[in-house]
Amino acid sequence: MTRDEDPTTAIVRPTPESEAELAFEGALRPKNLAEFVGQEKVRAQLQLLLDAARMQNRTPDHILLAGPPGLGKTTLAMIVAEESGHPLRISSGPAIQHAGDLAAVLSSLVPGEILFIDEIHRMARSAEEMLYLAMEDFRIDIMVGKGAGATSIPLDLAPFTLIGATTRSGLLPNPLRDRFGFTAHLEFYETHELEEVLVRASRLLALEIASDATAEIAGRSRGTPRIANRLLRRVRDYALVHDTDGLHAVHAALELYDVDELGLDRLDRAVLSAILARFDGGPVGLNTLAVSVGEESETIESVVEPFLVRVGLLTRTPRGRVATKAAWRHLGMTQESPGLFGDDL
Ligand SMILES: Nc1ncnc2c1ncn2[C@@H]1O[C@H](COP(=O)(O)OP(=O)(O)OP(=O)(O)O)[C@@H](O)[C@H]1O
Repeated sequence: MTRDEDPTTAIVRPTPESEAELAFEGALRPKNLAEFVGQEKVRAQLQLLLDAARMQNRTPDHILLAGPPGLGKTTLAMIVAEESGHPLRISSGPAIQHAGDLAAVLSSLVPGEILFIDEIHRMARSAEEMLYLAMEDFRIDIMVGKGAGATSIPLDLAPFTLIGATTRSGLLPNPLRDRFGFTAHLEFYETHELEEVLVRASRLLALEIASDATAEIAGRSRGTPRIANRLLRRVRDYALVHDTDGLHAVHAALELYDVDELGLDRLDRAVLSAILARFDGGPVGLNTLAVSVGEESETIESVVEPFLVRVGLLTRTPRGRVATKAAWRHLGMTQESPGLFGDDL
């Protein structure tokens, strides 16, 4: 089963699926650093970087935002643009498949513009190389012609700030990583921070929601604001359709969408279940695991694993992924009866 075929996974997974979801996300995005909940250290670091640039009347240093999806990378890029008073240009690694694609974007930037490249680790290698010079000297060399007659024409760029976002900073080549003046590693949010996100979202959506219900949603949101907001929306739908509210609506809605008490969804459980039932708890290699649950390795590595590791259900070892004792307990399986839920996959 792939992510696209699974409507319930699509709902709680952090990829925007529809116009409505995007509009919903946009409406809830914090507009400045003061509204941005949690990530205190990163906020303070960004504030300093912005203040220093303002005082010296120059563009802020290039910024790399690393971390799992839905933790606020795009939001932070928008905030940096807002707070520095410069326009924001949004692009993404997969859209930059040739150096020419990047040259077109870079050469049209206005002075001070913030260029946000999401999934920067997926940019073409030739574009990456062009970016080195652009980041360092605000200059690119454009190749004209081919073979022996090829010449390179230097082109000066307007000073800009690059904000790169990546779920896999390990895939970035060192020369690129080194050219960012500041790298922020976004961490999963604590439950009380997600409660704050939800209280803010309820206020913006004019929803009345009891604090025990907010706490329950927060505890099941995989440490991720985007998921918290989406679950809030599902609970609101449930409460509306079934004319109910409070904790009852939360429990019923989350059960309907297969979100368990730790916040794991069907894909998380499928991955764990595969490791336990098919590989006796591991170790198992990433690719083998991905094939056995019918998912992309990249999704397993950048979306599923970080949270399973964080809640202590999975460890990564040099020999592969290993489920912890807590994972056996969470899925109600024992090593003596590994096949018990094997057919659930
Ligand atoms: N710190 C925060 N405080 C309040 N809301 C937040 C915070 N971080 C994220 N959000 C909410 O979560 C949603 C997702 O955030 P965002 O799109 O910035 O994540 P992302 O890290 O860029 O994800 P992806 O890597 O998938 O693009 C936003 O709509 C925003 O409303």
